[in-house]
Amino acid sequence: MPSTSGYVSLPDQEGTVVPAANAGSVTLRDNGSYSYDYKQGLFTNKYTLLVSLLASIGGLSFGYDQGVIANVLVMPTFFRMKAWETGIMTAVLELGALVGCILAGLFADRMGSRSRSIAAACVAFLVGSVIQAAARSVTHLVIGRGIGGIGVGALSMLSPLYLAEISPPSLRGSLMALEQLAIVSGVVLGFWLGFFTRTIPSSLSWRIPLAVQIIPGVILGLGCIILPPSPRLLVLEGSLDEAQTILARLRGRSTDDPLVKLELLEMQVEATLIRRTTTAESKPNTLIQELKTWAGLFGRKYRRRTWVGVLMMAFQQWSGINALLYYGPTLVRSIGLDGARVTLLVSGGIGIAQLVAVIPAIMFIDKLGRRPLLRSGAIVMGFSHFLVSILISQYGADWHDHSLAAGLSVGLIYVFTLAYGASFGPVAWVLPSEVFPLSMRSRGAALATSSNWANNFFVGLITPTTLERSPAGTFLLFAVFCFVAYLWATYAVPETAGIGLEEMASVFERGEGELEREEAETRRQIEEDVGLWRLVNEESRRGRSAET
Ligand SMILES: O[C@H]1[C@H](O)[C@@H](O)[C@H](O)[C@@H](O)[C@H]1O
Repeated sequence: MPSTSGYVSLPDQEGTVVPAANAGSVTLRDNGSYSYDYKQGLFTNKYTLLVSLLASIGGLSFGYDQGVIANVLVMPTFFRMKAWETGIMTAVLELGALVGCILAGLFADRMGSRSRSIAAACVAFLVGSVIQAAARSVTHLVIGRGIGGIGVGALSMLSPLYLAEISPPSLRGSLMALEQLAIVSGVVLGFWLGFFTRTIPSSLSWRIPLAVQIIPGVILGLGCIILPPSPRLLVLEGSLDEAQTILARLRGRSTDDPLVKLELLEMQVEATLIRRTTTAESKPNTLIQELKTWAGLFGRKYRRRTWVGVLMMAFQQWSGINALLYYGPTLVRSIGLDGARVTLLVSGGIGIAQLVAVIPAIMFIDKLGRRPLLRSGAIVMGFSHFLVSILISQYGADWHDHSLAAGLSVGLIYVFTLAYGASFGPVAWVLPSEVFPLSMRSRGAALATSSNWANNFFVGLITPTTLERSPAGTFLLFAVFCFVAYLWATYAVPETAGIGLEEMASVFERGEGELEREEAETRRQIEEDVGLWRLVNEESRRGRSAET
């Protein structure tokens, strides 16, 4: 078992690395733990990359909905709406999404296969999209966005969950960060399509961009037919042979590849552990049992993971990213710049900056780890906000005489966005779904994702007011959140890069309590029983003799 004491990141831990039979390696450490690496790059295994890209389309729908609305709302052909109606239009999607991800958490395990849940979410998304594109009144739109939001929210939880379950440990961060790539691609597509159609002199100007989202929804919905089932769920159901075939395919290896066998054995250990220890936990039948299971997320055993997930999403939102996206133009006007070009530069540009920044994150999230990204990101984000706040308080009264300071402020907003786009943006879609064990994963991920939507909603609610009262104060508020996020990432978040999903307990539980010791003991026993250690030892012997 790869063990990390406290918050030491795994990649630092030296061990004896022996080559595996086909390719890749097994690392054995002095403390008796092991890890393995398929040594595959993101592009080596085209099948897994393709499947991941397909699954991440769920994120595209999310970003698109957020990006498209900014332009649609100001189109002259669009419904004349009162301020509160505009507010409802934005909020209803977030509230729908909040409901959607909780529903997905309730039903994901019950529906048996992940692709079935994803397909159901696509149906809600498509129904909502059709209602929006065909809307004859504001009420239709609100209903459409509410129903679509349920699909968007469910997908925002299901796609990362599925990605976590099909990825090899050493590439999991990169593959899961594709979710953020999809989200921000959606933001950019939604924004710019609306920008180009806005001059069409009929309602097509807004119906077209609202209808276009049907395309990715249909692709993902139909794509569910070819999405391979999660090997982890198959193991839990007892379909070992199918799980082995699917896993081998996902890893681009044969079914008798030792690393494939090892990974499968880890899944078996987890499944056996679930069966032995928590029958009611994995399949609660009554409402009381269901509630107990959710409450279990805050019990001694899982609460550290739960807080990591929930706070990860909360800090992502309180970094202020959506305040920049939704209220970008107002914000920029408040720092003395005006005009249509500026609006574009900010709203359209922020999406593009996020898109650019996610690329290095995808490349390095597994090599550098999640924590370094979060910590460095938080510092840069915090200082950018802080400096903007100072500039506003110094020169805010008279920007026209201080155009340099105004330009600098816009530059700093971009610095913030780039730092966010390479850190809290993508990592928030990675950590929450990878930290939980299979028995709690869907509910834990649902809770964390609901924290994303709830906080998104609250930031949206308070920002117009705080901006009106004090733009400098608004930036300062977000700066404070970024600095607190730095402390949190430093002291409360363990490194999860490269660690198998079944091994997360070793990072989160310190093995102190009686219960933890007992469970570690049981786990070890099951590992022996299924032959996991025999395989590890055989591999290391074979690897060593091959080397000499
Ligand atoms: O990761 C995403 C992304 O950064 C989006 O641009 C933002 O609107 C979302 O709220 C966030 O969760």
